[in-house]
Amino acid sequence: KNREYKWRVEYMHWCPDGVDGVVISINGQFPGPTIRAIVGDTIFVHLTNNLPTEGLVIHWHGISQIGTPWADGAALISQCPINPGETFLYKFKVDKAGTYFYHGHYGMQRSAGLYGSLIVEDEKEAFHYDEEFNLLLSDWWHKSSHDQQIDLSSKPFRWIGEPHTLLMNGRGQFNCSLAAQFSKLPITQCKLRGDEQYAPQIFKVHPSKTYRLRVASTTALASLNLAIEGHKMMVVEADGNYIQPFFVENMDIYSGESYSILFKTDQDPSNNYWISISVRGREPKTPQGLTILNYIPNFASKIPNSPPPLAPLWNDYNYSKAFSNKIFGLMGLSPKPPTRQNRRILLLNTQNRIEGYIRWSINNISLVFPTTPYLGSIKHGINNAFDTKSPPNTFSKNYNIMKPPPNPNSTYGNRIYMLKFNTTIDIILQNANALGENVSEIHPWHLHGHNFWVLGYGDGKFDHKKDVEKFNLKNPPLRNTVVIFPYGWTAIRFVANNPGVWAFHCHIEPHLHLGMGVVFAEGVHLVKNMPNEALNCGLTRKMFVKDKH
Ligand SMILES: O=C1O[C@H]([C@@H](O)CO)C(O)=C1O
Repeated sequence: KNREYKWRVEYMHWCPDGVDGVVISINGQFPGPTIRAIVGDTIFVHLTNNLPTEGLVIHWHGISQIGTPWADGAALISQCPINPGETFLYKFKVDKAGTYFYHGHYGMQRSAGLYGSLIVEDEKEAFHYDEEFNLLLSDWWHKSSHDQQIDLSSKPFRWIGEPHTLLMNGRGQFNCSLAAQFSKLPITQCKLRGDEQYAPQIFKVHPSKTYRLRVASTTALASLNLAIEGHKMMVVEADGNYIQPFFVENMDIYSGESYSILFKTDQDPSNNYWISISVRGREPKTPQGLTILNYIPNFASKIPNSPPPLAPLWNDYNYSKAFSNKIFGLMGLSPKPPTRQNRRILLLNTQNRIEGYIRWSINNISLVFPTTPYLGSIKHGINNAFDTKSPPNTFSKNYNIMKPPPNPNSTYGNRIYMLKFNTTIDIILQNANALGENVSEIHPWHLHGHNFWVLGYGDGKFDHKKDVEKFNLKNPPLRNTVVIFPYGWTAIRFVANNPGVWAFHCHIEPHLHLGMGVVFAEGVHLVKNMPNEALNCGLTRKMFVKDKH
């Protein structure tokens, strides 16, 4: 079935957390409209850019874009930014059921609120539930994304700091708390009618039923822990892939990830319960995000009897690792990885300075985008659009990941990894110490155009012998986003079988902005019928203009 949408994107006054602000809206909505489709459908989004002075793209996070790499919506990788006043058609197939989302992928437009949910239903779901809810998580600052962007690119560097508010489906509370009565802090109890833009979305449930909660995180920065007070969660889906179901009291979710969980409304039905999100991996200077699981027929305004769930300690990384290590592919439903790789690429993640500017680098290169999108320039054989030298396949064996970079300077670069079509690629993401002593952060890495198998995680420096032997080739989960823990490594495997050019990057938006990503190209000669509208900038634009005469 074809599903057709006309979207108008513009800035709009909005009040996501009780403080007046400005968001990027779609058709007057924040977050943008939810797309619901059935597996196999084709989506048509006619996207009109009504931002007065900026380009625009939208990335369909988790959709493989097989045969439509120009619709991936990664600015200057897969397409030219859509100019103000212009309309671009995103046409793509949703070929795998799952919980997805979409978001801006140019500058810091995701931080500005350009996002929404994309849900692909299966003809017949593999698990049973009575009803479902959707929960899109994000974080919010009282500083415009433009100011944030300038801060990051300034000397001296100005870091955004922790979010003011965590949002659930675009709603949070900054000046008041739903749980003030349980708080030691001097914060007032929210007095809400329910129709405020920042009033929480209440999740209404019937007792003794099974619910599916679809949850995705499009935070710009925050790693989160989600809990439903008193209710065990069974995790069944990760990034649109079946996983071996497992039970948890609460779960971590990093930017770029999505999950489905099943829970039973098996608690005392005369009470309501908290649904909470809390910051992990960074000092939690942001209050918990809260909403209410409302057992019908209780009033939605009935505050739960107990304080909101206590989050695990923000820096208890073993807790987070234990959660990640519980995720396995579902035997029979989740495909298995090829047993051998053809190429292994090691990517060292460091924070560096370039001419005094703070940047993130991968194997000592800090990514900057060319003015002509890679997809168009490679497809059309334009050889001066970017630096065609291969980026490094690895980093120095002697590199001490436990110390700040000995040579803190790196360079800007726009080189990309050319992958031989249909080969199996292993990537080892190696985390390291940042510029400050004893600082190493969590980074969720997201791959466009593919799912990958997560073969393993480890602490310290990756060991080519010992660690490879421990790879899980039996039932690794398929995903499109995976985290690296402080001072640790993560190994993934994917098959380079999707003709196109694909970003692989830290999903923390300021980190991508500061260069924390790489780009892969594979089988570009096989790309057919690329629309000219995707290439109407840089050197490809000149080419089309010349062709016309
Ligand atoms: O990229 C980052 O910069 C700051 C800090 O490292 C420098 O101020 C921070 O916490 C990041 O994640």
